[in-house]
Amino acid sequence: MDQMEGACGLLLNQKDAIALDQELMTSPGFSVDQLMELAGLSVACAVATAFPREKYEARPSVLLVCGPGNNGGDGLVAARHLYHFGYEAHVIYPKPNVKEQLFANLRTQLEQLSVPVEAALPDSLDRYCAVVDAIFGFSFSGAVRAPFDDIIRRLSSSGSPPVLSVDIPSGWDVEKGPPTEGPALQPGLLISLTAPKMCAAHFKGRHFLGGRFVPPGILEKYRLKLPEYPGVSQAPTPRAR
Ligand SMILES: NC(=O)C1=CN([C@@H]2O[C@H](COP(=O)(O)OP(=O)(O)OC[C@H]3O[C@@H](n4cnc5c(N)ncnc54)[C@H](O)[C@@H]3O)[C@@H](O)[C@H]2O)[C@@H](O)CC1
Ligand SMILES: [K+]
Repeated sequence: MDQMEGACGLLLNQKDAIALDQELMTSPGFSVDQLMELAGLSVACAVATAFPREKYEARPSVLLVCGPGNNGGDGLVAARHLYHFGYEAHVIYPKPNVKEQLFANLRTQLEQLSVPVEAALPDSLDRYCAVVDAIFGFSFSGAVRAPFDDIIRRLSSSGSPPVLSVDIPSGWDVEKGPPTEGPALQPGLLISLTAPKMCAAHFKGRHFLGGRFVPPGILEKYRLKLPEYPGVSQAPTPRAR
């Protein structure tokens, strides 16, 4: 597929998104833990920007739906930061990664904050000010398999609270965008991590950029023109520079 130009330079195709991720771990030598921590922090900052704590009388509740891969890991990290930002975080994690110590650690960190981590969506989503969709990221392909098909159907219904998708709206093709068959998630908010992927061209809501860790050499190589991050922001709105 042809590459496309966006506000941040070239929109990444799936192959380049995966290659860039690998390159961050080999060339500057970032560990997955480091990248995931900064990605999850930027997700929590986007939530706090879009749903400011002070707008709510009681502690606002955020539901974080986490998938089986690293996109889900970003959600687990975001839940911890949201707790520290004064939100009530509630995690749904139907297919936990039980092989890697990183994920066991993230779960222990949530347990120690008494952040609930459960397997199934609650019957009602009414109490949440927002849902974080951390189900699938740039490695998603094909048709959504159970149990995430039903979850995405619920989050796509009109009764769902506003959804903020992490990196890719779950169920969307990383390059072509929303699925042509079955329920299509239409998040009101999207945070692209590192840089927007091609599917972001189909997104019409409020857009954030996160993952403030890309060195200039990698920006040049992938022809990215990321905005100057203002001040200490971890989740600005992308604009061309
Ligand atoms: N450099 C970066 O850009 C960074 C990326 N991170 C995150 O890592 C994500 C990519 O993580 P991963 O490569 O682990 O992959 P994903 O989290 O995108 O998903 C992979 C998982 O989804 C499952 N899956 C794929 N297609 C499916 C389908 N049709 N139905 C059901 N299950 C399906 C796979 O079996 C696998 O378990 C990014 O999108 C981003 O959120 C961050 O953690 C760190 C920094
Ligand atoms: K997602």
